[in-house]
Amino acid sequence: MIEVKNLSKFFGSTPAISDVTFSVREGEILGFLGPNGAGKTTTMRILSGYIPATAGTATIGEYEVHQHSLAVRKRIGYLPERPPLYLDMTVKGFLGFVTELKGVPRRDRAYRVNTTIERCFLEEKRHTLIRKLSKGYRQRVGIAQAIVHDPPVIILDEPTIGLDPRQMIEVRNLIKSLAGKHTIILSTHLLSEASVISDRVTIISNGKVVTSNTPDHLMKELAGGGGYTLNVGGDIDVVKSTLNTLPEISSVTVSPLENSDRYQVQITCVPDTEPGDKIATFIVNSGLHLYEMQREKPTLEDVFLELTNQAETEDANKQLVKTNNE
Ligand SMILES: Nc1ncnc2c1ncn2[C@@H]1O[C@H](COP(=O)(O)OP(=O)(O)OP(=O)(O)O)[C@@H](O)[C@H]1O
Repeated sequence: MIEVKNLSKFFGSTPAISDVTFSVREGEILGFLGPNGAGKTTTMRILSGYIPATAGTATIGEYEVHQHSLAVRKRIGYLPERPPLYLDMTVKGFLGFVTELKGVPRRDRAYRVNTTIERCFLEEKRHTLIRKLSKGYRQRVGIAQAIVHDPPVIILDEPTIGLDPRQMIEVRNLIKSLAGKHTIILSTHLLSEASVISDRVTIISNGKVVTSNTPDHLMKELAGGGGYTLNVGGDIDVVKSTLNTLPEISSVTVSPLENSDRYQVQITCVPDTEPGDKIATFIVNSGLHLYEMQREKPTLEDVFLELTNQAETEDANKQLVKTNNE
C-alpha cells in the first residue's frame, strides 16, 4: 500500500533523512520509531505531500506522492505534531468544515461527520467549543479531522505526545480500532507505544532506517533468546558440562553464592527456544536441588538502545575517518 524507496531530504547541506526505505501493507499499523531528531517528522511530511524529497520516491497506492500530491492528499489523513484546530468552532462545526475542505460531496458530509464523531468517542463533546476541550479530547478531534473523509491511509505524527497516561491509552485504543479498514503509519519516540500498537516497527536513527520487523521478531532476532537464572544446590560440576550440550543452550556460567553452599547458574538460550521445562527436569533428575528459576527475556528497550547506539557509533566513526582523510 505504501512504498518508500531510498528517500533522502537535505535542509541546506545537512541531511535530515538519508536513503530511507520501508513499506506498509494494506490494513497494517506501522510504528515509525526513533529518538528526537531522528527524521520522523521529515518523513511524515514528505509522505503527506507537504514537502518534497531531495531524492528517492514514495508511493501511496498507485500514486507517487510528489508527482500526484493532490490525489495523494485526498487518500491520506494526516495528523501533524501540532493538530490544526480552529479553537472557536464546535467539534461538529469543525469536522463539517474539514469535510468541505477535503472535497466530500455535500450529501455525504453529515453522515461522515456523525460516523467520525462516533468512532472517535466524541459524542458528548459534539457541541463543545474546541478551546474548552482537554488535551486528550483535542487529540481525538485531531485524529477525527484526519479520518473524516474516510481516507485509506492515515499518517499520525506523535499522536500521544503531551497526553497523560489515561488519555494515552484511550488514544492508542482509538488508533488500534482504525486498523484493518485503514493503513496507518504512526511516528513515536516511545518504544512501548510502538510495540503495543504496531504490527511492524521501523526504527530510524540519525536519518537512517536501522531495522524493520514485527516487535516479536525484533526481540527474538536481535536480542537473542534471553536465558534463565537458577539458584541450585548440590554437586554442580556434574551438571555444568552436560547442560552445555543441550541444543537449546548457548552458554552456562556458574558462580558460588556468598555465605551459602548454593550456586547461581546463568543460562543463555538459542533464539526462539523455551527450554525451561527441560532444564528444570534435567537439574532435578541429576539429584540437585532447584530453589529458584527465573526466565530473563530481552526487552524491546534493550534492542532499541542497542540499535540506535550502534547507528550513532557507526556514524561517528565514519565522520572521524572522513575528518582524518581531509
Ligand atoms: N525545516 C528544517 N530546516 C532545517 N533542519 C531541519 C528542518 N526540519 C528538520 N530539520 C532537521 O532534520 C533532522 C530531523 O528532524 P525531524 O523533525 O524530522 O526529526 P524527528 O524524528 O521528528 O524529531 P522529534 O521527535 O524531535 O520531532 C533534525 O536534525 C532537524 O534539526
